[in-house]
Amino acid sequence: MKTSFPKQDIRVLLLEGVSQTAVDVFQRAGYSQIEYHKKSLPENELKERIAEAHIVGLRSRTQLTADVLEHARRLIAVGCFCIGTNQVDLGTAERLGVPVFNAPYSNTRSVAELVIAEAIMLLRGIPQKSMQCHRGGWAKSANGSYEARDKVLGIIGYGHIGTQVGVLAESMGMHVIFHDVETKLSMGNARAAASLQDLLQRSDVVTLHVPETPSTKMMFGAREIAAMRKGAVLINASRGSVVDIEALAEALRSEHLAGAAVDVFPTEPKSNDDPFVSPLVGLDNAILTPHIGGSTLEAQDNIGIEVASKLVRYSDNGSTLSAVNFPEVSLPEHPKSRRLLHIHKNVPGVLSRINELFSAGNINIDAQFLQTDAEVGYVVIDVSAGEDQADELKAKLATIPGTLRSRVLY
Ligand SMILES: NC(=O)c1ccc[n+]([C@@H]2O[C@H](COP(=O)([O-])OP(=O)(O)OC[C@H]3O[C@@H](n4cnc5c(N)ncnc54)[C@H](O)[C@@H]3O)[C@@H](O)[C@H]2O)c1
Ligand SMILES: O=C(O)CC[C@@H](O)C(=O)O
Repeated sequence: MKTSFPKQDIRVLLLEGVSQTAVDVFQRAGYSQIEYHKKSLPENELKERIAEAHIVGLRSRTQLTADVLEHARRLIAVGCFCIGTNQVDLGTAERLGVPVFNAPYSNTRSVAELVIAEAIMLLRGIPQKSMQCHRGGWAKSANGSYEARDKVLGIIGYGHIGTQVGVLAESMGMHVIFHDVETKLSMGNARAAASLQDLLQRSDVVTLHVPETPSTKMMFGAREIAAMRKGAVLINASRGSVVDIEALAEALRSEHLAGAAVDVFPTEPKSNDDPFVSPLVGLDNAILTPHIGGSTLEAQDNIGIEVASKLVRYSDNGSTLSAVNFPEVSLPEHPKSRRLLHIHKNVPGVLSRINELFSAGNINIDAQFLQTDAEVGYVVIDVSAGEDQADELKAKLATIPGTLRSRVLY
């Protein structure tokens, strides 16, 4: 069958060692051109490889900037095999007609479990005690060691991860308070704090679970750290840009904070072969982990299946359900029709031009699906047409002013 992109020609570029389960999903769906890289690529190589790719899969290291996306002339979709999508210029991707998908839930439990473990470790002063043992010391003492029971946990960002942390913490007898910019339903006995300041003043453990956005960049600086109780501990497994790392280092050195656990950093090594540099290195009261909050085999395998399935569904069927930057449509299969896709700038008159084109050609529309957002309109048209006719229609659709992409799906 004549389609814009026959499956055997669709090139899938998978970066950063995404789980083998993703490769399996593509292969089972009939995609054979899969280029797999265990690491992220240097920018020049990325631009070269992305120029050939129709589908790209990445994790948090690969930066899909506007400049990189300009090189991606064949790109039809991007998959972030993680929760965060801040590494992709989502606006540019949308304006190029490229939907971006992620896995909003699959690693949330893994992060929550790590945070709970770290809260206990920090409350007991284990990082310092462990370091002393490594150096041949023996600090057998209860000083500075506390149970988690009856302590206050303050959660900043009460979303998928924050709520799970709260539920697990309550099962250990902690009192949970949270701060969010949205009104949130409390889980269990958790209560919204009156303000961020209120949360900071009341919490023994503060944990950050906000996304990277303009409003969260450096939201946790010297002022917020100073507002925390003396001897409290801080956990950041959200994004490195959220915390002023120099201010945190200072608070750990002065012991205003008893400890911190940090999984994400303002600058992270591009690969496991690159050195890790941070003002927190060498501080005994800091647990430092290499951005592995969501890195469990269970989470990565589930993410591989979830994101690859969304990419296959878009590529095979046109559905954009749960895309993070694109009008969402969930489409039924109409195997007896030809399916055409049209992605356009959301300006007046495009839909009527599309419909004129079909009525002028006396083509019966079996079904039509339209969704728009401020930037882009996405129309899916199922028609009773022959192969060549569909091809012709696609060419005509491409000439409508404002068109970003047009495609015969099947
Ligand atoms: N360390 C890791 O490996 C790892 C793994 C998964 C996710 N993450 C990070 O964790 C973040 C949170 O994940 P999630 O699944 O809970 O996301 P989510 O979208 O479900 O929750 C985020 C919450 O933060 C709130 N928020 C946004 N801006 C805020 C602000 N300025 N102040 C207070 N609250 C604010 C939102 O309203 C939302 O409730 C992700 O965006 C990602 O960056 C890290
Ligand atoms: O796997 C990664 O690289 C990122 C993990 C995490 O930060 C996420 O956003 O899901």
